[in-house]
Amino acid sequence: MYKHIKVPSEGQKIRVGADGSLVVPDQPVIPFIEGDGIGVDISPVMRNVVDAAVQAAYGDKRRIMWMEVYAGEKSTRVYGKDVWLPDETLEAVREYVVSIKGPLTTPVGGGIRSINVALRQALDLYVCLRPVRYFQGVPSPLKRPEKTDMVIFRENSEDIYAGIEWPAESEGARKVIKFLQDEMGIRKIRFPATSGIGVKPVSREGTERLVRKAIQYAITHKRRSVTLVHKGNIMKFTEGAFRDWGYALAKREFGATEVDGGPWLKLPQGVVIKDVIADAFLQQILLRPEEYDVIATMNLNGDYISDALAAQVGGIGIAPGANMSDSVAMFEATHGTAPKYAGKDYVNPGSLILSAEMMLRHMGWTEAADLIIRAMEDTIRAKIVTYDFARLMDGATQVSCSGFGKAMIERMGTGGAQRAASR
Ligand SMILES: NC(=O)C1=CN([C@@H]2O[C@H](COP(=O)(O)OP(=O)(O)OC[C@H]3O[C@@H](n4cnc5c(N)ncnc54)[C@H](OP(=O)(O)O)[C@@H]3O)[C@@H](O)[C@H]2O)C=CC1
Ligand SMILES: O=C(O)CCC(=O)C(=O)O
Ligand SMILES: [Mg+2]
Repeated sequence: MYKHIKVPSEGQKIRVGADGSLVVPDQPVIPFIEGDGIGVDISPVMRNVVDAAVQAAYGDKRRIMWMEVYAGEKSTRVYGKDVWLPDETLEAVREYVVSIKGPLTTPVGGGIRSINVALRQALDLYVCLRPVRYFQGVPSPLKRPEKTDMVIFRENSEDIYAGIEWPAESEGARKVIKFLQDEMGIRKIRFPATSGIGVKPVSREGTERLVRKAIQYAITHKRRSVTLVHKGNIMKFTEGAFRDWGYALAKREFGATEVDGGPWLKLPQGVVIKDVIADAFLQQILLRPEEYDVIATMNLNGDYISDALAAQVGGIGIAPGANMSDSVAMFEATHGTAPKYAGKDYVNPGSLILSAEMMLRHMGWTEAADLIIRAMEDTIRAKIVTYDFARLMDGATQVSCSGFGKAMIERMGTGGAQRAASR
């Protein structure tokens, strides 16, 4: 029994079968977190679009039973001050296997640590999967945006996101600096008296499970290459080790062999495993995006790369994602809470809708997922777009956040439109 979560009277849990695959009932209960800031705008639009797509694809045979669970600011209103991530939210997300969330605010400098990161760590959602593709008609700063077609595998459980840090001049920072100087012989901290300290753990296990998923994905989806993106020339034993462990795994577990004496490798299936230093990567994705395909990288690099690549295909208004463990999956947009637009029915709901599209595909509901893609393409092709695209497009019809959702639903056929109208 939950304290504040209301379990729908109808519907069943999605389960993980003995072979690891999902067992999805026709009326699955799916937990959702509304999200802070623009979460209040985009989450209901996403649910409307998903309901319409499911209705249009399967009629009354299938239906998602949405179950609200709480995190972030809304949680403090429901559960009380300082309860940002209730235990029962974690329990429900684990128990119901597949969920979706809006963005959650993290203050800069002081204040609470990221609830987004806390969710990923508590549930060990170690893969942050962010596909980046171009939709015809979306305004982009590139001449050939369709050449950007990448899938980011961002390590989601370690790196500096572990949150091990001490503020400058604190007791903790003083102790760590003293330890480094006295016990480890470190003389290179330029201003020891006023340095904050952060720790960056990167492990072999963490690297291997992430790179393994990226390689498996590349094989299954017949992609051309997996690139390990790192700053291993500078951070030798974290980012450099990530590269070395990644290559070693590809050889040991996937039978990869060296190309022209290495370090690049090739799998028996033809997938090339290569690496690139992060700064060079960031200029090459603009100049020669077609050279990159599946990307495997650490947490911070993956965060930067996600937004940079999203910009190449139209911005973070249209950048979806998923956080995944071997069993649990929680889908979420790449962007944050965009606070200045909160509650204005203004922003692009595309990122969260496309995150839901990934969710439907993950559940095996591919017909509904295909309908969402088609409706998104048709709506953008008709130049019906939110402000972010309208400001860069000639002849666009600018619509609100909910207006964009309605325009998508209208393009799904009568079943979908009826279901959406009845909400
Ligand atoms: N996973 C999560 O929950 C995430 C949470 N955050 C948190 O969100 C908060 C705000 O972060 P901030 O750095 O401002 O980044 P945001 O991603 O929230 O917003 C930055 C800018 O991106 C554009 N943008 C974002 N979402 C949309 C959308 N749906 N449609 C159109 N444009 C969009 C807007 O650009 P413009 O101003 O040009 O219109 C916006 O001002 C922080 O607390 C941060 O920690 C950040 C990222 C992820
Ligand atoms: O947790 C946050 O507030 C930011 C997270 C973020 O930027 C991301 O996951 O891409
Ligand atoms: Mg980010």
